[in-house]
Amino acid sequence: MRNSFTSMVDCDTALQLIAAYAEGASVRPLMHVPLAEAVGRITAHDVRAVSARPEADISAMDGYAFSHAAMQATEAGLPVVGQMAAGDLPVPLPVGQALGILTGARIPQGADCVMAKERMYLTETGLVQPAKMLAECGANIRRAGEEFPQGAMLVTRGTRLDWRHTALLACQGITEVAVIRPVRVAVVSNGAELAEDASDTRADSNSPMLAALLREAGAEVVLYSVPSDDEQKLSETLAQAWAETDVLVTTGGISVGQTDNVMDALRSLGAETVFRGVTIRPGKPLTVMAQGKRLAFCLPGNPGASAICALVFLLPYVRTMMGMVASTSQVPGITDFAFTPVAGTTHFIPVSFKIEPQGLRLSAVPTVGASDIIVFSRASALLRIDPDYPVEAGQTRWVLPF
Ligand SMILES: Nc1nc2c(c(=O)[nH]1)N[C@H]1C(S)=C(S)[C@@H](COP(=O)(O)OP(=O)(O)OC[C@H]3O[C@@H](n4cnc5c(N)ncnc54)[C@H](O)[C@@H]3O)O[C@H]1N2
Ligand code: MOO
Repeated sequence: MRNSFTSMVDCDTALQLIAAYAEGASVRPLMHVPLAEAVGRITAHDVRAVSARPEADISAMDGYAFSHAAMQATEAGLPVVGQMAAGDLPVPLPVGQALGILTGARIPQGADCVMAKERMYLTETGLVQPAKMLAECGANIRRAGEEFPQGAMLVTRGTRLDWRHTALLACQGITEVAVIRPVRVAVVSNGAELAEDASDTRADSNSPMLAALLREAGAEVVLYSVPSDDEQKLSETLAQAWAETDVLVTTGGISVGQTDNVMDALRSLGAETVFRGVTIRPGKPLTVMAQGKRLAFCLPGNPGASAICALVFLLPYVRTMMGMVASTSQVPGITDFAFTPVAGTTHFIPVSFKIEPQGLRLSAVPTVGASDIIVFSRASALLRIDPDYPVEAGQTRWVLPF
């Protein structure tokens, strides 16, 4: 039979083979982008603090700054001699006096205590005194470097930047960040049913789905479509896609039917088979081919299988290529169902989760199979079930959240 599954690999072998190629391909050039455009990109270097935070001792309250000892020594209170706001240069506090101070303003030399405005009493003659108890010495002062000192590690190399890092880098006055140049991925759909004028035309839902998954992972995506079953047209497009991008992803045309041309088209371009088929369900036809160090991921056409193969095999490869250190992590939950895998097959099933006092409750989401698209919107995560480890109700299992 054409391109039959005579030498399938198991799930872990497939992952290991892909990881070995990813390591070999992971050195990526860097580029500089404005901080505002850096969200979603991966840092090329460690970033350390150029200044401590706070840079100096500052007030945590709107109120009054004074010497604790001087306030303790007087019953009448201390005269208020002015006010400091954030952004003002600090002026030393004259002995025996107090200063109005706003949140974020530097603590003047000579002051070692701040009390909130509403906890102080200002007399008609301009003396300030605690309304009830005097605060402790050092109260309401944020110390220089208490959040982090100069030189502290702020963002490590290989981090995918988000809003948290944006604030951290901006507070250091950083306006430009060195990031890894995104991997360019070609997504190629194929099949005569995708032609608009086909007698039984079908919408291409896999390309936009895969593009969304890849873009979310930080890759740049170029879409190609071969709405035909012509092998020659397919090889021409694949050749062009491979010349223009770093990674090739095809969807459909990788099973054993007469019109499943992807393997032969790639072979005609000199690609060799890394593995042909994986003992997983769904996604059995997943095939990976290589041209030198570069990979082509041939994903099945069934949308559910295509999504699962992308989540499990393609995205980790793309992330490693881009130098991303912490990949998406799995979370534990407690199953409320049983599932017995087919012998020799690793299953991936979409599950929903519900937050309960004892942890996340994992439930199987009914699905009509590998062609199912709606199941992913009803689910929250993917559960891997290996053949020697069936699911029983009440087990703790780790899942990959979407
Ligand atoms: N004799 C066998 N037949 C099949 C086997 C097998 O082992 N032996 N495996 C089945 C499995 S599993 C899958 S999955 C499919 C995968 O086949 P292909 O990757 O060749 O995909 P196609 O045949 O081209 O299409 C299958 C299905 O998916 C739809 N499709 C394709 N491309 C798209 C797209 N871009 N957007 C949305 N939908 C798409 C296509 O219309 C078909 O309905 O093979 C089984 N057969
Ligand atoms: O990839 Mo197929 O899903 O196993 O239908």
